[in-house]
Amino acid sequence: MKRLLTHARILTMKKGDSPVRDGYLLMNGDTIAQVGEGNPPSDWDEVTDMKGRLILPGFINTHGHAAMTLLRGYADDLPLQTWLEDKMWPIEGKFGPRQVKWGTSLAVIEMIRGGTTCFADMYDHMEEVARVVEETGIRASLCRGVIGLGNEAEREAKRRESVRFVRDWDGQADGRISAMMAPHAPYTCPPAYIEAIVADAAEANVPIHIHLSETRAEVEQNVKDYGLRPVEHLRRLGVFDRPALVAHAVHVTKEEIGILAEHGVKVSHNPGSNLKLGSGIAPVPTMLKRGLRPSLGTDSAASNNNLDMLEEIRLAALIHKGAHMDPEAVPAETALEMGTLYGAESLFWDHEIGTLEPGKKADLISLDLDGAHMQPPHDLLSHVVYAAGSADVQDVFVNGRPLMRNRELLTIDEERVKFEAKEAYREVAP
Ligand SMILES: CSC[C@H]1O[C@@H](n2cnc3c(O)ncnc32)[C@H](O)[C@@H]1O
Ligand SMILES: [Zn+2]
Repeated sequence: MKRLLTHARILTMKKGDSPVRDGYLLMNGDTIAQVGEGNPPSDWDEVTDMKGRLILPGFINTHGHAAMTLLRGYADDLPLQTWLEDKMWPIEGKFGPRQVKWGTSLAVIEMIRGGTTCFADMYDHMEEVARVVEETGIRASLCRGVIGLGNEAEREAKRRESVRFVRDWDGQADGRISAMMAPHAPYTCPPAYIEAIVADAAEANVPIHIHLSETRAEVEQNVKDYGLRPVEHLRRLGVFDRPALVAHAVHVTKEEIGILAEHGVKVSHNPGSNLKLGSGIAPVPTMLKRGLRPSLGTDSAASNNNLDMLEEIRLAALIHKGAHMDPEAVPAETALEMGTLYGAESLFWDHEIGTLEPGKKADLISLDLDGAHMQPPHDLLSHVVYAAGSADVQDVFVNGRPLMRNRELLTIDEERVKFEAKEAYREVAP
């Protein structure tokens, strides 16, 4: 099916393209066929006049735990370890497939409504997550997060489950699902366990996704337990010999950033969650100077407390300016790249998504340019980063398939999901 979008303003995010082009975009099946100015092609099956709309790549959320939408507002204003140990883990212990299915469905609604076309998810009962992704048409990089604090038998069962998940789901849903292996963190997985998971990832030829140096306390504990800071600890365990994505990297030194850069490690910067848990502010300007291209994640709705990528993009553009008293610390264009192209790179998907150019998958969104807060429309990239809100997102396409048109969701029953998610929470509520 050929879908043509005409009379649009287009931000391709492709290096070398002018910031905004006026023209058309043609999708052929799941792929972008043309992005052009001037007269649009006449060979199409469906045409939409996009006057007053800006087309740009869909946002890519590179770290989160989707089903935790059920725990939004359940425990606020606590530091990470107390929040996890006293609040999250006890109630998550009661989660079953139903909680994951409906919590994830709720997250997918929120993400599509906010212009996210691809998300990374680390959780339990991942086949439920994969089915939601398959049915709703969104794209995702999924991993069974394993916490290795139980006994040997439990640990091994989780590891086998992760391997099985990768085998069953990597490349499924018309290629919209990719899989990773995910030891949760250095403080929840003993060294030998991490090494075993690295070996599994090598055998399955998939990347590793792990939390890293999110809090100062965690770094100090790692030094006490293993005599090493977490970056060197994971390097010695072979994690960085594989393609790897680390979430947070808040408490990393210049030398550690050097190690991450040397090994081509991808970083997911989660400014909203780091601020709310009081974890700190990641040294993103130093990472950028060192050649890293950090992407953006919301983390879960229990520590954020939403899944709004426009908000993360704006935070990324703002907080480093404030922290460094430098208005150039993270320019608007870089912040938007972090939410799009760098996201694709972080999920090892940049050959297919992240920019709008012929040959790439048609994962794109449109924003309404008509709102008072978008006037005058002279610098649209600036408006996306500093002025737009998720309610401006009008249309969402993934693999050329419309998931939302004019804010109407097409692949998911929002009222049913809201009802079932409340029920699913009620079943586990204290
Ligand atoms: C079993 S994998 C998912 C596991 O991760 C927990 N989690 C959620 N947010 C964070 C965070 O910011 N740092 C570390 N761990 C986090 C979640 O509660 C699940 O137990
Ligand atoms: Zn996390």
